[in-house]
Amino acid sequence: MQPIGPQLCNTCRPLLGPTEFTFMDSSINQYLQAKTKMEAEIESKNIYLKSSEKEGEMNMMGESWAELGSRIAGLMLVWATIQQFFPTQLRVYFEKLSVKFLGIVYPFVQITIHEYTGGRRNEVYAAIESYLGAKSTKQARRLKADMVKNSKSFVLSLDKSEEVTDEFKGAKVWWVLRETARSTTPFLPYRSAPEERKYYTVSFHRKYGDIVTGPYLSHVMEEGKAIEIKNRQQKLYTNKPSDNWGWNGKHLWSHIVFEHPANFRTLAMDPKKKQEIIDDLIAFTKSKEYYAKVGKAWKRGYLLYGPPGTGKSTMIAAMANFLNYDVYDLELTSVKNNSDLRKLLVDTSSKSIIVIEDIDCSLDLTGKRKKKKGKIREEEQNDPLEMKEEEKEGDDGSKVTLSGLLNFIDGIWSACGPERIIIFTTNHKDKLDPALIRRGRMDMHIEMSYCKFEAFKVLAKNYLDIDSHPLFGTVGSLLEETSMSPCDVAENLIPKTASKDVDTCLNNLVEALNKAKETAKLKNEKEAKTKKVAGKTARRYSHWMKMIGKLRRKTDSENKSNNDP
Ligand SMILES: Nc1ncnc2c1ncn2[C@@H]1O[C@H](COP(=O)(O)OP(=O)(O)OP(=O)(O)O)[C@@H](O)[C@H]1O
Ligand SMILES: [Mg+2]
Repeated sequence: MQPIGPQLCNTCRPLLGPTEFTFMDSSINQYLQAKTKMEAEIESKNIYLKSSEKEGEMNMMGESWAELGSRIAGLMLVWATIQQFFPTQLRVYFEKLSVKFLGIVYPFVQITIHEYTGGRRNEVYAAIESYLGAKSTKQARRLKADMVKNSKSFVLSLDKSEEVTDEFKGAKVWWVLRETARSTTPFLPYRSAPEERKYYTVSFHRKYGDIVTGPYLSHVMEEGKAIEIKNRQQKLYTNKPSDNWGWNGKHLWSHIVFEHPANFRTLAMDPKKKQEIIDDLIAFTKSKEYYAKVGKAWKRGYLLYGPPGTGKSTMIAAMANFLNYDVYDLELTSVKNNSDLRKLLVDTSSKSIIVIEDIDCSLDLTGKRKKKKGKIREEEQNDPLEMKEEEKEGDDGSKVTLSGLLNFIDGIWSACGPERIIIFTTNHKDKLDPALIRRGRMDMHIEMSYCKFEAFKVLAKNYLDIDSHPLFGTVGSLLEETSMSPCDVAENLIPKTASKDVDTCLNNLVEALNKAKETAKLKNEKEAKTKKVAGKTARRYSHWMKMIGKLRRKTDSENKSNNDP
């Protein structure tokens, strides 16, 4: 026999639902009117059904609906009488009794999952959406289609009020996507918050409660998340200035679709180092249990350092594409204080990379802690009171401080979401406070260096589609003798004509390398000369200082002997 619960929901709810609610708050007279109206509606439904093709079958259904309707209406009458004439205690008793009774005649349970909870998009809702999207293609008649990654395919999801049935270990469930009406209050300057809008309901027989709330929902989450990862569009977020977070302070980040083409195959660097990084990333993504076991937050920090144009930003994009993670590009200069920094952190999702580019330029975080005015004395640098002053400055609305940033990376708040990577980039590693880049905060320090022969081969393959060439030897030895960033090498390799003349491109590169070598030689000679002159001046200075000292001592002793009696 088909369970009548959810069928009752979908077929009869439009008839019974509103009438029932109106009745709850009204008098018996209103009830009688409502009952008459409802019976009329049920009757009209019967009339409609009678005229359908399967007349006999529908007649039976119509009768059973009418019967059910009149039974419920009877119950409502009793309920209204109780509400009107019985004292509160008795009413509570009857309320309990009616719930019990409803449990017998309507043994279905319903769980609601809202799209937004506590101001954030509910991850459970998102997983259910993906899961049902895959399930609904065969069952539902109305689906929504969204474009995903590279615009190659569509992701389908359930449309409003469509129902999808699912079965798990013998338990049958009914999913429906519902939507509450938006607020139309004319007095409010804003419309209703988005968290009040969409929600899924899942209905099932009470006897399957353990299966559905346990293994079934876990199964839905797992499957949904897997589909989500497969289909998801990576996003590139950037933080809005603190003053621009919206009336409810909930819109901290703005985003666009992340479509950077970088990947590890096209990244030019030492292949061994590259493999090490790839292995490290894979190990990180598979270490959920390990991190839980050792009691560490599931996060990892990478410090990318090296001269300009050596591929630090490109590496971040390659990592994001490799892991299929979102990127949060954090602009520290537009964060007002440490408290706002924490809010931004809490608002990032899991499976994401939080990036702070050029950390040495972002804030006054370089080297040791500094005072605003004048030079700080050595003993003041480690003074805990000094640090407290600085902390105070960060929280009362002035600015982000070093300790605020340290807490952001490795404090209690850093564990507020799983599977996150934090990356800093800098051109000057030596300028950074050691506390900022110690292991545990920045677990892996990756040097992005000038282009060497192995990296050049990758670029030659990328830009000219060649694995070898007679000029490779010359290029290789020139790269050993001079320093050129992969960015500059790549620029020389880009064909300047449509014919893609490989020889011309490589000759351009050889010429540029020779020029760079010559410039570096001249620069070195100039530096050596300056050093030599400086050394000579220093020696002369010390010689004259010695002479002056001698002269002073001699004059002092002569004066002393002249003054002796
Ligand atoms: N290692 C590399 N492999 C492939 N391409 C590279 C590499 N390094 C640089 N490039 C190319 O040079 C351009 C600039 O590189 P990128 O922005 O990654 O350098 P960066 O190290 O972040 O520089 P900066 O320190 O100035 O921010 C990129 O568009 C990329 O095409
Ligand atoms: Mg960069």
